Amino acid sequence: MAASATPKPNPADPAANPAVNPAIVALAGLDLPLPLAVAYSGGADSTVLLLAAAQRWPGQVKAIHVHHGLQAAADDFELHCVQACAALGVPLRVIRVDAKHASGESPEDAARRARYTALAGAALEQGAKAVLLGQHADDQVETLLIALSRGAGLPGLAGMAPVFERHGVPFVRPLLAIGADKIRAWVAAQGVRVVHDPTNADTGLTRNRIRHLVLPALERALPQFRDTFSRSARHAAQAQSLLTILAAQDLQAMGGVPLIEPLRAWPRERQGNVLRHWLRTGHGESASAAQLDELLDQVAACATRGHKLHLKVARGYVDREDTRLIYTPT
Ligand SMILES: Nc1ncnc2c1ncn2[C@@H]1O[C@H](COP(=O)(O)OP(=O)(O)OP(=O)(O)O)[C@@H](O)[C@H]1O
Repeated sequence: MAASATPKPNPADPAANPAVNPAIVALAGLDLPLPLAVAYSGGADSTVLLLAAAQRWPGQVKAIHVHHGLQAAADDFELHCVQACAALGVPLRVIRVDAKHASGESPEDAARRARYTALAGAALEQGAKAVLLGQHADDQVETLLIALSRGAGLPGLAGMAPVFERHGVPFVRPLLAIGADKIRAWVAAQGVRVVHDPTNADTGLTRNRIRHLVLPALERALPQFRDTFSRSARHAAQAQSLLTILAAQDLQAMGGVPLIEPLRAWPRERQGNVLRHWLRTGHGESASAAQLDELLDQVAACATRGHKLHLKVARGYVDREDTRLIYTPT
C-alpha cells in the first residue's frame, strides 16, 4: 500500500458512520457532573457538541454564547444562537464582553482570555458544574504546530488539555479525538444550520495558514497525523506533569523560596525547572528562554555571599536577598 493511502473507514466504528453525530460517540463514555454548560459559538463544532450533549443529558444542558463585539457579524451569530437554542429547548445565556487587547497582547489572545472569564462567570451564575468546549483533533494539531513554530517547550508541546480548570470552573474538551472532516460531513449530511466565522479565512493569522495550507498537505503525506500528533502531545503532557511534581517538591524542600546554595547544587536543568515553577505558581509570570538562561548564569556566578543579582524577568525583577531569590513585580 502506498504511504499516502487514506485508511479505509471501519464500518464497526460508529464515529465513521456519517449518519451518527460524531460528538455523540465522544460523549457516550463521559461521566460528568450535571448540569453542564456548552460554550456555543454557533459554529459547526460547538453545534454538534450542543446537539449531542442535549441528547445525552436531556434537561441538564445549558448554552452560553459570548458576544465579542469585535466584528459586524457578531449580532448575527447571537441571533442564530438564540433561534437555534429556542428550537432545541436549551436555555441560552448570552454574555457581552469587551475584548480589547492590552499592549503586547494579540487580539486573538485577548478575545480568548475575555471568553474564558465570561464562560466561567456564566457557568457559576447558572450553577453549571462544568463547561464543554468544541475544540477537535484538527484544532489540537494546529495548536501543536503553532507551539513548534514558536520554539515552545514541553508545556506548549502538550497541546490543549482535555480537562482543565479556570476561575474555579472545570472545562472539558470532549471532541479532541475527532477530526474536523467528520464534523463537517455530519453537519452537511444533516443540513444542520451553523454560522461561518469570516475571520477563519484570514490567512494573515498563523492558525488559519496552518489550517488551509499545512493540514491538507499533512493529510496527503501522513494520513494518521491527527492520531500520532495527539499521542505525542499526550507524551509531552505526561512528561510535563512529572516535571511539575519535581519542581513543586524542590521548591517545598527549600521552604517555598529559591535558596542560592541548594539551587547551585542541582544540575542547571533542575534549577531552571524549579525557577520556572516558582515564577509561574508564586507570581503568575513566565520567563522567556533567554531570561531564564541569564538568570541561571547569574545563579551560577553567585559563588560568594556578596555577589549581587538583579535581573529583569517577565514583568518584574529577580533579586538576590542574602541567601535567597525574591521576585518584585514592576
Ligand atoms: N463566541 C463564543 N461563545 C461561546 N463559546 C465559544 C465562542 N467562540 C468559541 N467558543 C468555544 O470555544 C471553542 C473553540 O473556539 P474556536 O474559536 O477555536 O472555534 P470556533 O471556530 O468558534 O468553533 P465552532 O466551530 O464551534 O464555532 C468552540 O468550539 C466553542 O466551544
